[in-house]
Amino acid sequence: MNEQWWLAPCQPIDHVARQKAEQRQARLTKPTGALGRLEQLAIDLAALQGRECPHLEQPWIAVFAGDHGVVEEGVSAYPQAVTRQMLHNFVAGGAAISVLAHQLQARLEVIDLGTAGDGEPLGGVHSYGLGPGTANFTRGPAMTDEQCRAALAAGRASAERAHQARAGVYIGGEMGIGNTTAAAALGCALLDLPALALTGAGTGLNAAAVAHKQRVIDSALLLHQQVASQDPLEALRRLGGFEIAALSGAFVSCALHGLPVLVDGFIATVAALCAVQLNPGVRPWLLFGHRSAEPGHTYVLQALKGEPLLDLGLRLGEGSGAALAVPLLRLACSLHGGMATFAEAHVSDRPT
Ligand SMILES: Cc1cc2ncn([C@H]3O[C@H](COP(=O)(O)O)[C@@H](O)[C@H]3O)c2cc1C
Ligand SMILES: O=C(O)c1cccnc1
Repeated sequence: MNEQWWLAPCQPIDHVARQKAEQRQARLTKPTGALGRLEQLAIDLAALQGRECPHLEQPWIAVFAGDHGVVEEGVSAYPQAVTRQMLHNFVAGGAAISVLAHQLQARLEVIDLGTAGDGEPLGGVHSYGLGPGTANFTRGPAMTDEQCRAALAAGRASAERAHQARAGVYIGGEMGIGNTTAAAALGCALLDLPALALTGAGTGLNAAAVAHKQRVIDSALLLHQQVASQDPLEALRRLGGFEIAALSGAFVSCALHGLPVLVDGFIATVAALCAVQLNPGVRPWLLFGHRSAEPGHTYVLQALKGEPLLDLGLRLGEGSGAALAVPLLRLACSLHGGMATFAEAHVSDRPT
């Protein structure tokens, strides 16, 4: 396998399909532009799927889990054991993303990159065993080079499974207590911002705890930023997490295979930013499901020029905000493909 597979050229967008979809939108029985952003959404999907009338039959949802050494600094409201406990919950059907996947009739796969716990394999979970979690990045790099590459490759393998199953869209979710800290640190390194910009309450820290989290992130940036700001891969290795690296790998791989991605919240969007910095050809393949309540999400979306579809005050992760946007995407496709044109319905168009 190519040493730096993430640098390969991404699939081009189908401009002919885009043009046909634009022309079709202009002929549908409604005032021009009256369906607002749903019109552009259908056109964008047409260009990504390479057909005038796109459709979204099979969403693929992958939830990547990993633990974080930085939790020993006291940066999350919940204990680390929750990461592994939630793996059971994902498989048993009790997690938010499990319910949403069931309702959407989407395939849900659960991937444990490396979590703290007794190490017993969990039924129904792909396990990579990269370690009990990343190292505490306030003291050194979060990952070794091997761990970072293995996590990227695990994401690539997931995207390839989705592509082979002919998924219409890929959603990458994450689970990892402490990962809003890792995502904030990585996002700051990638965007050259201070911790203040991207630090939030995560699972529900109070104001004093958020201030402490910000200091922890600033100290990590002081240690790593000089090296990390030169190179997105090195930033990911030093400040990211197993599940964040897997998401970045999955997003690059989706773009290499021409599979549209519906990006979730703060953590997934930082992984998407890293994927775009690794390979700018990834950007056209990204759609953004929602704006998270985590305040840093807005900065990262702005950096990617991403316009989220929903803004519901969600702060969960797991891919939940992206999954919630799937019905909207499906309805945009139904309107685009199912509405009559002015000629078909014998309705008078606006005089030119
Ligand atoms: C029960 C539970 C389920 C979750 N599902 C997603 N997260 C979310 O919260 C975590 C990040 O927040 P922080 O950085 O503050 O730890 C991640 O696991 C994320 O996926 C959860 C968190 C909890 C507690
Ligand atoms: O937006 C997210 O992805 C998020 C926010 C808070 C906690 N977990 C995830």
